[in-house]
Amino acid sequence: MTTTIPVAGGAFAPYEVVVGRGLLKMAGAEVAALKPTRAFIVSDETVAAIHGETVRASLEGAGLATGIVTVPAGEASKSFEQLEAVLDRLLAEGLDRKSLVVALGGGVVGDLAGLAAALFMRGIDFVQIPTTLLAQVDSSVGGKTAIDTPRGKNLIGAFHQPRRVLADIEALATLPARQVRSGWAEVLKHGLICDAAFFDWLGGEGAAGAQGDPDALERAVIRSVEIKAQIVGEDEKEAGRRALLNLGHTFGHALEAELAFDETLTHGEAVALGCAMAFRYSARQGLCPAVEAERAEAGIRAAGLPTRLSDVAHAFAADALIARMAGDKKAEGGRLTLILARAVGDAFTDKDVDAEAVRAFLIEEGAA
Ligand SMILES: NC(=O)c1ccc[n+]([C@@H]2O[C@H](COP(=O)([O-])OP(=O)(O)OC[C@H]3O[C@@H](n4cnc5c(N)ncnc54)[C@H](O)[C@@H]3O)[C@@H](O)[C@H]2O)c1
Ligand SMILES: O=C(O)C(=O)C[C@@H](O)[C@H](O)[C@H](O)COP(=O)(O)O
Ligand SMILES: [Zn+2]
Repeated sequence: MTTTIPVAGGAFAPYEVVVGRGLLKMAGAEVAALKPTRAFIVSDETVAAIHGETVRASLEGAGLATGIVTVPAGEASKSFEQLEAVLDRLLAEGLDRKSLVVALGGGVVGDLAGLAAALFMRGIDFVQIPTTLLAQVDSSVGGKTAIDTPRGKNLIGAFHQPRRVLADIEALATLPARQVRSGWAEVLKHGLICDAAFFDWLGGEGAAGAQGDPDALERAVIRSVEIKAQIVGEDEKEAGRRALLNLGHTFGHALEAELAFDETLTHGEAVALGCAMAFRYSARQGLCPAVEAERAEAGIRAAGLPTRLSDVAHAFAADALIARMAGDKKAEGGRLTLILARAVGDAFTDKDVDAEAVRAFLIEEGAA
């Protein structure tokens, strides 16, 4: 059985996210229905070794000319160097404007392949086949594509919506436990933003999902995609409400950049810690009851995710973090923007954050 969630808003061509089991084997029929001249897979070396042949065979079985280009697994592949390598391969393979890119992998592959598709001949179609929990619940939906630079996270990119998203729950069976928890962070984030009952379910009946239980995972993917689809449908380019999806990211991206995007923190772990910090900062500023910040932190920590700077083996400097936050894409005219909360399930955007208050908060949190 599959669940189909529409992503539609009028600002872009509508598409559907299909969630179910066995979808990798059905990729050929799904992609062939879009009638591309070719369907070229972009993946990473780890995912290609596990799932590449299933998808390639399915595409070929549906009569599609195909091929595959891989990048090394990991955040470092969201780079100009790998973007150029992928684009060069697409050119060398002779893809045309009616060819289609199949992004097979986690958020790194989806962001990189999506940006390559946005740039190739000024934009060709792409289909997302997310193989991490994080990519299924978040990065494959909504059309944000990007690479990092040493100056910051996702600073070079484009909005380019996929034509279809195929989220195969069975693909998650091979995902390492750390990566399941990392994706769970973005799931928790969706509850923290706008669905307190979902957040409580994730910490109760649904908690087995954080340990990889496929039924709980499927429900978590479906609810997350419903929430994200509704928000991006209203606000594709983050003019307003979409910024809520950035809860935990202003802190989280600053931490990732300070760590040079190494493996000390995954993106999901940085977001988990960033969400806990956003709630504590909200409580400190009198915007949210302390008990709600504790509720948020307890739910995150129960899933085995970090909630405190002291959970990370690195000495962060408050000024360096503030400088990173000032370079965040939400900052306007030098003013910091933060996504804050009134309670679990009730996030809001504050576009006029006092940098001195954040600095004092970071020092209280343990930054130097
Ligand atoms: N575009 C968006 O809206 C959006 C949203 C959230 C996150 N992101 C981005 O997504 C990236 C993080 O994505 P991620 O957490 O998926 O990391 P990832 O893509 O690096 O994947 C994590 C690891 O899991 C491996 N892997 C993937 N699927 C597997 C499978 N089925 N079995 C075994 N191993 C598998 C990968 O090879 C990699 O080593 C970050 O760069 C983040 O900025 C983008
Ligand atoms: O889709 C969105 O919008 C998000 O903010 C989702 C985030 O989880 C994701 O990490 C996104 O890539 C962050 O976007 P950015 O604009 O802060 O780079
Ligand atoms: Zn994120």
